[in-house]
Amino acid sequence: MSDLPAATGQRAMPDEGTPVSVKIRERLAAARRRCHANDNIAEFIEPGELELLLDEVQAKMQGVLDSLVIDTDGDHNTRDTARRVAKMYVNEVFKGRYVQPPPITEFPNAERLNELMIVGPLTVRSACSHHFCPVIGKIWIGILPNEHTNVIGLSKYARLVDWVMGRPQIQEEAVVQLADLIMEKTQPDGLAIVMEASHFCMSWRGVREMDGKMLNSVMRGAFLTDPTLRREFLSLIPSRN
Ligand SMILES: Nc1nc2c(ncn2[C@@H]2O[C@H](COP(=O)(O)OP(=O)(O)OP(=O)(O)O)[C@@H](O)[C@H]2O)c(=O)[nH]1
Repeated sequence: MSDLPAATGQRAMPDEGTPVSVKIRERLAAARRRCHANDNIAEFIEPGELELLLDEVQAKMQGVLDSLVIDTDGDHNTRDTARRVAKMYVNEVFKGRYVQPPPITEFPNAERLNELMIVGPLTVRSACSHHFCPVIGKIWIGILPNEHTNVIGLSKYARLVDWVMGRPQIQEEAVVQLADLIMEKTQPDGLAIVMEASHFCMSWRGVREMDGKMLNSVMRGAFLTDPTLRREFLSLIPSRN
């Protein structure tokens, strides 16, 4: 029997057989857009393609397991590992690369609030771009609104953190991405972010230092120019221990 689609009238698509990742890369290149590990590429993924991407990652992951000389046919524990890992990357831990930003409900600042507001600690779950090891920590966000600042729901800060951190990141760039996003959404007079995290690439492997954490911050607007405001924010963050 012929393998060709005969009576159905189907014609082979010109890009049939092209891996979906290649198609997505071509769109990104045509739009001159980056696809670094910590970039969101959702607008270049067409409906249904995420499932195909998952299949593609599964096949490549199976190759990794084969090269690690793991008998995934004989070993009941690793039989479905390639699929599990693909799902974990695409649908869970790196989801922030592949999905649109969370919808953010914005309210006008009717009461013209202009006092410092702090949200935190919010949980950070990410992974480092270098080894794809977990990065687990906390984040505090300080906002100095003005009369034009949009008020966004408290839970939305956690959703934005989740979206940005759900990508392979380095901590220095992650806080800047988050700051840019919150500035864009709320247009405050000032924004301060402090992040503290444990990097498993430093504890589970490598130097195997269990207690070392990374602490960093980004200050924008009034937090940069007003040391009193900056001190107030830092003093209001509860003891990190
Ligand atoms: N600046 C910065 N470095 C990070 C972050 N996460 C992980 N790293 C570091 O990135 C570095 C990667 O360095 P490489 O020398 O290429 O990797 P490696 O040979 O596996 O290094 P070791 O981890 O020292 O074994 C390591 O020193 C990590 O500790 C981060 O968020 N920011």
